[in-house]
Amino acid sequence: MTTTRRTLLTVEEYLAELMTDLLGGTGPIRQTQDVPLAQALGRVLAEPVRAVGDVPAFANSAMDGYAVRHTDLTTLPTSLQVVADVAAGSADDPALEAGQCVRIMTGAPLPSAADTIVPVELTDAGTEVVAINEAPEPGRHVRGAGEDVRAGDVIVPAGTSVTGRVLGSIAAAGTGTVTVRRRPVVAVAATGDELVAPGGSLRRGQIFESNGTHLAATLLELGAEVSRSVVLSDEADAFAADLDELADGADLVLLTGGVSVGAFDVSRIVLERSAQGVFRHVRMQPGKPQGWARWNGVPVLAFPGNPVSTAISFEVFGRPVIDHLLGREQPDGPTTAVAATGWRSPAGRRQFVPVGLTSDETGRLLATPTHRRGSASHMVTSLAGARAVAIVPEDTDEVTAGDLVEIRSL
Ligand SMILES: Nc1nc2c(c(=O)[nH]1)N[C@H]1C(S)=C(S)[C@@H](COP(=O)(O)OP(=O)(O)OC[C@H]3O[C@@H](n4cnc5c(N)ncnc54)[C@H](O)[C@@H]3O)O[C@H]1N2
Ligand code: MOO
Repeated sequence: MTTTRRTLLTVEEYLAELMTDLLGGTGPIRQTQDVPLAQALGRVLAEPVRAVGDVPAFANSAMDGYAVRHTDLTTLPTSLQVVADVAAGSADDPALEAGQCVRIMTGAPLPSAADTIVPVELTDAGTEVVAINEAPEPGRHVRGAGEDVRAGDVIVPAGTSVTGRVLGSIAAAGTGTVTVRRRPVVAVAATGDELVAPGGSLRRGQIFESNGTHLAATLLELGAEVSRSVVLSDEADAFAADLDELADGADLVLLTGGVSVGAFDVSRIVLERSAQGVFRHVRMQPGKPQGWARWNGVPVLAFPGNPVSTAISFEVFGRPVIDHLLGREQPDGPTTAVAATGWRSPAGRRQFVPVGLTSDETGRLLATPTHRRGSASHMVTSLAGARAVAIVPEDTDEVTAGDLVEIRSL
Protein backbone atom coordinates (compact mmCIF):
# COMPACT_ATOMS: atom_id res chain seq x y z
CA MET A 1 0.00 0.00 0.00
CA THR A 2 1.27 3.46 -0.80
CA THR A 3 2.05 5.50 2.29
CA THR A 4 1.33 9.08 1.37
CA ARG A 5 0.93 10.35 4.92
CA ARG A 6 4.07 9.76 6.85
CA THR A 7 5.24 10.08 10.39
CA LEU A 8 7.24 13.28 10.68
CA LEU A 9 10.46 12.84 12.64
CA THR A 10 13.27 15.12 13.69
CA VAL A 11 16.75 14.42 12.33
CA GLU A 12 17.77 12.96 15.69
CA GLU A 13 14.67 10.74 15.92
CA TYR A 14 15.24 9.29 12.46
CA LEU A 15 18.94 8.71 13.10
CA ALA A 16 18.12 6.96 16.37
CA GLU A 17 15.61 4.78 14.50
CA LEU A 18 18.31 3.78 12.01
CA MET A 19 20.79 2.94 14.73
CA THR A 20 18.39 0.85 16.79
CA ASP A 21 15.79 -0.58 14.41
CA LEU A 22 17.80 -0.82 11.18
CA LEU A 23 21.20 -1.77 12.57
CA GLY A 24 19.53 -3.66 15.41
CA GLY A 25 21.84 -2.12 17.98
CA THR A 26 24.65 -4.34 16.65
CA GLY A 27 28.18 -3.12 17.09
CA PRO A 28 30.89 -2.51 14.53
CA ILE A 29 31.97 -5.20 12.06
CA ARG A 30 33.85 -7.83 14.07
CA GLN A 31 36.36 -9.06 11.51
CA THR A 32 39.76 -7.38 11.56
CA GLN A 33 42.84 -7.56 9.36
CA ASP A 34 46.54 -6.99 10.06
CA VAL A 35 47.96 -4.77 7.34
CA PRO A 36 51.38 -3.22 6.76
CA LEU A 37 51.50 0.56 7.11
CA ALA A 38 51.77 1.01 3.34
CA GLN A 39 48.30 -0.51 2.97
CA ALA A 40 46.67 1.10 5.98
CA LEU A 41 45.74 4.50 4.54
CA GLY A 42 42.01 5.17 4.88
CA ARG A 43 41.39 2.17 7.15
CA VAL A 44 40.04 2.37 10.70
CA LEU A 45 42.10 1.02 13.59
CA ALA A 46 40.41 -1.85 15.40
CA GLU A 47 42.99 -1.80 18.19
CA PRO A 48 45.01 1.01 19.73
CA VAL A 49 48.60 1.40 18.53
CA ARG A 50 51.15 1.60 21.35
CA ALA A 51 54.76 2.78 21.24
CA VAL A 52 57.10 -0.17 20.84
CA GLY A 53 59.81 1.69 22.78
CA ASP A 54 60.52 5.14 24.17
CA VAL A 55 60.36 7.98 21.64
CA PRO A 56 63.01 9.38 21.35
CA ALA A 57 64.66 6.04 21.99
CA PHE A 58 67.79 7.69 23.45
CA ALA A 59 68.86 11.15 24.63
CA ASN A 60 70.19 13.03 21.61
CA SER A 61 71.23 16.43 20.39
CA ALA A 62 68.73 18.95 19.02
CA MET A 63 71.53 21.02 17.46
CA ASP A 64 74.74 20.72 15.51
CA GLY A 65 77.40 21.76 18.05
CA TYR A 66 79.33 20.38 21.01
CA ALA A 67 78.26 18.02 23.77
CA VAL A 68 79.75 19.34 27.02
CA ARG A 69 79.65 18.92 30.78
CA HIS A 70 78.00 22.14 31.95
CA THR A 71 80.42 22.41 34.89
CA ASP A 72 83.14 23.15 32.30
CA LEU A 73 81.37 26.38 31.30
CA THR A 74 81.47 28.21 34.61
CA THR A 75 84.07 30.73 33.31
CA LEU A 76 83.61 32.18 29.82
CA PRO A 77 85.01 32.38 27.26
CA THR A 78 86.64 28.98 27.61
CA SER A 79 88.33 26.40 25.39
CA LEU A 80 87.59 22.69 25.47
CA GLN A 81 89.46 19.83 23.87
CA VAL A 82 87.38 18.06 21.18
CA VAL A 83 87.94 14.32 21.79
CA ALA A 84 85.51 12.80 19.24
CA ASP A 85 82.88 13.44 16.59
CA VAL A 86 79.43 11.85 16.86
CA ALA A 87 77.09 11.93 13.88
CA ALA A 88 73.42 10.87 13.69
CA GLY A 89 73.33 7.08 13.48
CA SER A 90 76.60 6.63 15.40
CA ALA A 91 76.55 4.07 18.21
CA ASP A 92 79.66 5.59 19.86
CA ASP A 93 79.59 6.78 23.46
CA PRO A 94 82.92 8.60 23.82
CA ALA A 95 84.18 9.23 27.38
CA LEU A 96 84.65 12.86 28.51
CA GLU A 97 87.07 14.11 31.14
CA ALA A 98 86.99 17.60 32.66
CA GLY A 99 87.83 20.19 29.99
CA GLN A 100 86.83 17.92 27.11
CA CYS A 101 83.86 17.90 24.74
CA VAL A 102 82.52 16.02 21.71
CA ARG A 103 81.56 17.55 18.40
CA ILE A 104 77.98 16.37 17.82
CA MET A 105 75.40 16.56 15.04
CA THR A 106 71.61 16.92 15.29
CA GLY A 107 70.01 13.58 16.18
CA ALA A 108 73.27 11.96 17.37
CA PRO A 109 73.20 10.20 20.76
CA LEU A 110 74.31 12.36 23.66
CA PRO A 111 77.51 10.95 25.19
CA SER A 112 76.69 9.56 28.65
CA ALA A 113 79.19 11.92 30.30
CA ALA A 114 77.75 15.08 28.68
CA ASP A 115 74.68 16.99 29.83
CA THR A 116 74.38 20.06 27.58
CA ILE A 117 74.74 20.99 23.91
CA VAL A 118 76.47 24.19 22.84
CA PRO A 119 75.25 25.12 19.33
CA VAL A 120 78.08 25.66 16.86
CA GLU A 121 77.01 29.30 16.46
CA LEU A 122 78.17 30.03 20.04
CA THR A 123 81.70 28.73 19.31
CA ASP A 124 84.59 29.19 16.88
CA ALA A 125 83.67 25.80 15.33
CA GLY A 126 87.08 24.30 16.22
CA THR A 127 87.69 20.65 15.46
CA GLU A 128 90.53 19.88 17.90
CA VAL A 129 90.07 22.65 20.40
CA VAL A 130 86.89 24.73 20.47
CA ALA A 131 86.47 28.19 21.92
CA ILE A 132 83.09 28.64 23.60
CA ASN A 133 81.89 32.20 24.02
CA GLU A 134 78.44 31.76 25.52
CA ALA A 135 76.93 29.13 27.81
CA PRO A 136 73.44 27.76 27.31
CA GLU A 137 71.50 26.71 30.42
CA PRO A 138 72.33 23.27 31.83
CA GLY A 139 70.58 20.53 29.82
CA ARG A 140 69.80 22.86 26.93
CA HIS A 141 69.33 21.39 23.41
CA VAL A 142 69.17 17.83 24.72
CA ARG A 143 66.15 15.81 23.60
CA GLY A 144 65.47 13.39 26.45
CA ALA A 145 64.73 9.68 25.96
CA GLY A 146 60.96 9.08 26.11
CA GLU A 147 60.09 12.79 26.28
CA ASP A 148 57.65 12.38 23.38
CA VAL A 149 56.10 9.08 24.55
CA ARG A 150 57.09 6.16 26.75
CA ALA A 151 57.19 2.52 25.67
CA GLY A 152 53.64 1.13 25.85
CA ASP A 153 51.90 4.52 25.67
CA VAL A 154 48.91 4.66 23.30
CA ILE A 155 49.93 6.60 20.18
CA VAL A 156 46.59 6.34 18.38
CA PRO A 157 43.34 5.00 19.88
CA ALA A 158 41.12 2.35 18.30
CA GLY A 159 38.49 3.88 16.04
CA THR A 160 40.91 6.33 14.42
CA SER A 161 40.91 6.78 10.64
CA VAL A 162 44.40 6.22 9.30
CA THR A 163 45.69 9.34 7.54
CA GLY A 164 49.19 10.33 6.48
CA ARG A 165 49.64 12.14 9.80
CA VAL A 166 48.51 9.12 11.78
CA LEU A 167 50.83 6.85 9.78
CA GLY A 168 53.77 9.15 10.48
CA SER A 169 53.20 8.94 14.23
CA ILE A 170 52.71 5.16 14.15
CA ALA A 171 55.86 4.63 12.09
CA ALA A 172 57.91 6.84 14.44
CA ALA A 173 56.75 4.76 17.38
CA GLY A 174 58.13 1.62 15.75
CA THR A 175 55.05 -0.27 14.56
CA GLY A 176 55.09 -1.77 11.05
CA THR A 177 51.70 -3.50 10.99
CA VAL A 178 48.34 -2.34 12.34
CA THR A 179 45.07 -4.09 13.05
CA VAL A 180 42.21 -2.52 11.12
CA ARG A 181 38.56 -3.33 10.81
CA ARG A 182 37.38 -5.08 7.67
CA ARG A 183 36.02 -2.59 5.19
CA PRO A 184 32.21 -2.52 5.15
CA VAL A 185 30.96 -3.79 1.79
CA VAL A 186 28.40 -1.34 0.41
CA ALA A 187 26.34 -1.72 -2.75
CA VAL A 188 25.04 1.48 -4.35
CA ALA A 189 22.04 1.71 -6.66
CA ALA A 190 20.45 4.72 -8.30
CA THR A 191 16.92 4.32 -9.56
CA GLY A 192 15.22 6.05 -12.41
CA ASP A 193 14.58 5.30 -16.07
CA GLU A 194 15.58 8.90 -16.84
CA LEU A 195 19.20 8.33 -15.88
CA VAL A 196 21.98 8.27 -18.48
CA ALA A 197 25.64 7.60 -17.70
CA PRO A 198 27.70 10.81 -17.84
CA GLY A 199 29.39 11.20 -21.20
CA GLY A 200 26.34 9.87 -23.06
CA SER A 201 23.77 11.98 -24.87
CA LEU A 202 20.37 12.98 -23.54
CA ARG A 203 17.03 12.82 -25.24
CA ARG A 204 14.15 14.89 -23.88
CA GLY A 205 13.33 13.87 -20.31
CA GLN A 206 16.66 12.27 -19.54
CA ILE A 207 19.35 13.48 -17.14
CA PHE A 208 22.89 12.44 -16.28
CA GLU A 209 23.27 10.04 -13.37
CA SER A 210 25.28 11.66 -10.58
CA ASN A 211 24.16 10.26 -7.22
CA GLY A 212 25.71 6.83 -7.68
CA THR A 213 28.99 8.39 -8.77
CA HIS A 214 28.94 10.71 -5.76
CA LEU A 215 28.03 8.04 -3.21
CA ALA A 216 30.45 5.39 -4.49
CA ALA A 217 33.37 7.82 -4.40
CA THR A 218 32.44 9.19 -0.97
CA LEU A 219 32.17 5.65 0.40
CA LEU A 220 35.68 4.90 -0.85
CA GLU A 221 36.92 8.07 0.82
CA LEU A 222 35.37 6.84 4.07
CA GLY A 223 37.11 3.48 3.93
CA ALA A 224 34.23 1.32 2.65
CA GLU A 225 34.43 -1.17 -0.20
CA VAL A 226 31.92 -0.53 -2.98
CA SER A 227 30.86 -3.92 -4.28
CA ARG A 228 28.71 -2.48 -7.08
CA SER A 229 27.37 0.86 -8.21
CA VAL A 230 24.53 0.45 -10.68
CA VAL A 231 21.35 2.00 -12.03
CA LEU A 232 18.29 -0.13 -11.40
CA SER A 233 15.15 -0.34 -13.46
CA ASP A 234 12.01 1.47 -12.34
CA GLU A 235 10.09 -1.77 -12.96
CA ALA A 236 9.27 -3.35 -9.59
CA ASP A 237 9.96 -7.05 -10.28
CA ALA A 238 13.24 -6.37 -12.06
CA PHE A 239 14.18 -3.96 -9.27
CA ALA A 240 13.50 -6.62 -6.62
CA ALA A 241 15.57 -9.23 -8.47
CA ASP A 242 18.47 -6.79 -8.82
CA LEU A 243 18.22 -5.95 -5.14
CA ASP A 244 18.67 -9.66 -4.29
CA GLU A 245 21.97 -9.59 -6.15
CA LEU A 246 23.10 -6.30 -4.67
CA ALA A 247 22.37 -7.36 -1.10
CA ASP A 248 24.24 -10.65 -1.52
CA GLY A 249 27.48 -10.29 0.46
CA ALA A 250 26.90 -6.64 1.33
CA ASP A 251 26.89 -5.05 4.79
CA LEU A 252 24.74 -2.19 3.53
CA VAL A 253 22.82 -1.17 0.42
CA LEU A 254 22.39 2.51 -0.43
CA LEU A 255 19.54 3.43 -2.77
CA THR A 256 18.84 6.85 -4.19
CA GLY A 257 15.62 8.02 -5.78
CA GLY A 258 12.10 6.72 -5.75
CA VAL A 259 11.43 7.27 -2.05
CA SER A 260 8.78 9.95 -2.31
CA VAL A 261 5.05 9.60 -2.84
CA GLY A 262 5.03 9.48 -6.64
CA ALA A 263 3.17 6.74 -8.47
CA PHE A 264 6.42 5.26 -9.80
CA ASP A 265 8.65 5.62 -6.75
CA VAL A 266 10.04 2.13 -7.04
CA SER A 267 12.35 2.04 -3.99
CA ARG A 268 9.45 2.80 -1.70
CA ILE A 269 6.97 0.58 -3.53
CA VAL A 270 9.20 -2.51 -3.50
CA LEU A 271 10.63 -2.04 -0.01
CA GLU A 272 7.18 -1.42 1.50
CA ARG A 273 5.62 -4.31 -0.37
CA SER A 274 8.32 -6.92 0.13
CA ALA A 275 10.44 -5.89 3.08
CA GLN A 276 8.18 -3.95 5.47
CA GLY A 277 10.11 -0.84 4.47
CA VAL A 278 9.70 2.13 6.78
CA PHE A 279 9.29 5.49 5.05
CA ARG A 280 9.38 8.76 6.92
CA HIS A 281 9.36 12.46 6.44
CA VAL A 282 12.21 14.09 8.33
CA ARG A 283 12.11 17.74 9.39
CA MET A 284 15.02 18.73 7.19
CA GLN A 285 15.66 20.44 3.88
CA PRO A 286 16.80 18.93 1.67
CA GLY A 287 16.34 15.27 2.49
CA LYS A 288 12.75 15.20 3.74
CA PRO A 289 11.62 11.80 2.38
CA GLN A 290 13.69 8.94 3.78
CA GLY A 291 13.29 5.20 4.01
CA TRP A 292 14.92 2.06 5.32
CA ALA A 293 14.40 -1.68 5.27
CA ARG A 294 16.22 -4.96 5.60
CA TRP A 295 16.47 -6.81 2.32
CA ASN A 296 17.33 -10.49 2.88
CA GLY A 297 18.59 -9.33 6.26
CA VAL A 298 20.88 -6.64 4.82
CA PRO A 299 20.29 -3.04 5.95
CA VAL A 300 19.09 -0.77 3.14
CA LEU A 301 19.04 3.03 3.31
CA ALA A 302 16.88 4.76 0.71
CA PHE A 303 17.72 8.40 0.08
CA PRO A 304 15.71 10.91 -1.95
CA GLY A 305 16.84 11.23 -5.56
CA ASN A 306 17.44 14.95 -5.83
CA PRO A 307 21.23 15.17 -5.88
CA VAL A 308 21.68 17.67 -3.05
CA SER A 309 19.12 15.69 -1.04
CA THR A 310 21.18 12.53 -1.56
CA ALA A 311 24.39 14.33 -0.62
CA ILE A 312 22.94 15.78 2.57
CA SER A 313 21.17 12.53 3.46
CA PHE A 314 24.48 10.74 3.18
CA GLU A 315 26.20 13.28 5.42
CA VAL A 316 23.46 13.21 8.03
CA PHE A 317 22.50 9.50 8.00
CA GLY A 318 24.85 7.53 5.74
CA ARG A 319 28.10 8.69 7.26
CA PRO A 320 27.10 7.85 10.86
CA VAL A 321 25.99 4.39 9.72
CA ILE A 322 29.34 3.77 7.99
CA ASP A 323 31.18 5.15 11.02
CA HIS A 324 29.17 2.82 13.23
CA LEU A 325 30.02 -0.22 11.08
CA LEU A 326 33.69 0.75 11.20
CA GLY A 327 33.66 1.57 14.91
CA ARG A 328 35.05 4.94 13.95
CA GLU A 329 35.22 7.78 16.42
CA GLN A 330 32.70 10.43 15.46
CA PRO A 331 34.28 13.34 13.61
CA ASP A 332 34.57 16.72 15.29
CA GLY A 333 31.24 18.32 16.05
CA PRO A 334 29.91 21.41 14.32
CA THR A 335 31.59 24.76 14.60
CA THR A 336 30.34 28.23 13.63
CA ALA A 337 30.89 30.77 10.89
CA VAL A 338 29.44 34.14 10.00
CA ALA A 339 26.93 34.16 7.16
CA ALA A 340 28.48 36.25 4.37
CA THR A 341 25.09 36.76 2.69
CA GLY A 342 21.50 36.20 3.72
CA TRP A 343 19.17 33.43 2.59
CA ARG A 344 15.74 32.03 3.38
CA SER A 345 15.14 28.78 5.25
CA PRO A 346 11.92 26.73 5.44
CA ALA A 347 10.23 27.12 8.81
CA GLY A 348 9.85 23.85 10.69
CA ARG A 349 12.68 22.08 8.82
CA ARG A 350 16.37 22.06 9.65
CA GLN A 351 18.13 23.42 6.62
CA PHE A 352 21.48 22.12 5.34
CA VAL A 353 23.12 24.49 2.87
CA PRO A 354 26.36 23.69 1.02
CA VAL A 355 28.71 26.60 1.72
CA GLY A 356 32.16 27.76 0.76
CA LEU A 357 34.42 29.13 3.51
CA THR A 358 36.59 32.23 3.44
CA SER A 359 37.75 34.67 6.08
CA ASP A 360 37.38 38.42 6.34
CA GLU A 361 40.07 40.97 7.17
CA THR A 362 39.53 40.44 10.91
CA GLY A 363 40.04 36.68 10.57
CA ARG A 364 36.38 35.70 11.03
CA LEU A 365 35.31 32.57 9.16
CA LEU A 366 32.68 33.41 6.55
CA ALA A 367 30.15 30.96 5.05
CA THR A 368 28.69 31.66 1.61
CA PRO A 369 26.14 29.36 -0.05
CA THR A 370 27.88 27.82 -3.03
CA HIS A 371 24.87 28.36 -5.24
CA ARG A 372 23.79 31.91 -5.96
CA ARG A 373 20.19 30.91 -5.33
CA GLY A 374 20.94 29.53 -1.88
CA SER A 375 19.56 26.11 -1.11
CA ALA A 376 17.64 23.81 -3.39
CA SER A 377 17.81 20.08 -3.70
CA HIS A 378 18.39 20.04 -7.48
CA MET A 379 21.29 22.53 -7.55
CA VAL A 380 23.73 19.71 -7.98
CA THR A 381 26.72 21.77 -9.05
CA SER A 382 26.61 23.60 -5.71
CA LEU A 383 28.28 20.53 -4.21
CA ALA A 384 31.61 20.81 -6.00
CA GLY A 385 32.64 24.08 -4.36
CA ALA A 386 31.29 23.27 -0.90
CA ARG A 387 33.71 22.99 1.98
CA ALA A 388 31.01 22.67 4.63
CA VAL A 389 27.28 22.65 5.21
CA ALA A 390 25.60 25.43 7.12
CA ILE A 391 22.91 24.11 9.47
CA VAL A 392 19.96 26.40 10.09
CA PRO A 393 17.64 25.45 12.96
CA GLU A 394 13.99 24.53 12.46
CA ASP A 395 12.72 27.72 14.14
CA THR A 396 14.63 30.06 11.81
CA ASP A 397 13.12 31.11 8.51
CA GLU A 398 15.72 33.61 7.44
CA VAL A 399 19.46 33.95 7.79
CA THR A 400 20.74 37.53 7.63
CA ALA A 401 24.27 38.49 6.57
CA GLY A 402 26.34 38.70 9.77
CA ASP A 403 24.37 35.97 11.63
CA LEU A 404 26.42 33.27 13.31
CA VAL A 405 25.54 29.92 11.70
CA GLU A 406 26.51 26.40 12.67
CA ILE A 407 28.66 24.66 10.06
CA ARG A 408 29.91 21.12 9.63
CA SER A 409 32.97 20.40 7.49
CA LEU A 410 32.56 18.14 4.49
N1 LIG B 1 3.78 15.21 -3.78
C1 LIG B 1 5.01 15.25 -3.29
N2 LIG B 1 6.04 15.24 -4.12
C2 LIG B 1 7.29 15.29 -3.65
C3 LIG B 1 7.51 15.37 -2.26
C4 LIG B 1 6.40 15.35 -1.39
O1 LIG B 1 6.52 15.38 -0.16
N3 LIG B 1 5.16 15.27 -1.96
N4 LIG B 1 8.79 15.47 -1.81
C5 LIG B 1 9.73 16.09 -2.71
C6 LIG B 1 11.06 16.00 -2.19
S1 LIG B 1 11.39 16.99 -0.87
C7 LIG B 1 12.01 15.23 -2.76
S2 LIG B 1 13.62 15.31 -2.15
C8 LIG B 1 11.76 14.37 -3.88
C9 LIG B 1 12.33 12.98 -3.64
O2 LIG B 1 11.88 12.18 -4.60
P1 LIG B 1 12.39 10.73 -4.94
O3 LIG B 1 13.30 10.21 -3.94
O4 LIG B 1 11.21 9.93 -5.22
O5 LIG B 1 13.31 11.00 -6.14
P2 LIG B 1 13.00 10.87 -7.68
O6 LIG B 1 11.62 11.30 -7.94
O7 LIG B 1 13.45 9.56 -8.12
O8 LIG B 1 14.01 11.96 -8.18
C10 LIG B 1 13.97 13.30 -7.77
C11 LIG B 1 14.82 14.13 -8.73
O9 LIG B 1 16.17 13.71 -8.67
C12 LIG B 1 16.62 13.28 -9.94
N5 LIG B 1 17.47 12.09 -9.73
C13 LIG B 1 17.07 10.90 -9.26
N6 LIG B 1 18.09 10.05 -9.20
C14 LIG B 1 19.15 10.70 -9.67
C15 LIG B 1 20.51 10.32 -9.88
N7 LIG B 1 20.94 9.10 -9.58
N8 LIG B 1 21.35 11.24 -10.38
C16 LIG B 1 20.92 12.49 -10.69
N9 LIG B 1 19.64 12.90 -10.50
C17 LIG B 1 18.77 12.03 -10.02
C18 LIG B 1 15.37 12.91 -10.69
O10 LIG B 1 15.53 12.95 -12.06
C19 LIG B 1 14.39 13.95 -10.17
O11 LIG B 1 14.58 15.16 -10.83
O12 LIG B 1 10.38 14.25 -4.12
C20 LIG B 1 9.69 15.50 -4.12
N10 LIG B 1 8.34 15.27 -4.52
O1 MOO C 1 13.66 17.08 0.88
MO1 MOO C 1 13.74 17.38 -0.67
O2 MOO C 1 15.20 16.65 -0.36
O3 MOO C 1 13.70 19.00 0.03
O4 MOO C 1 14.22 18.28 -1.96
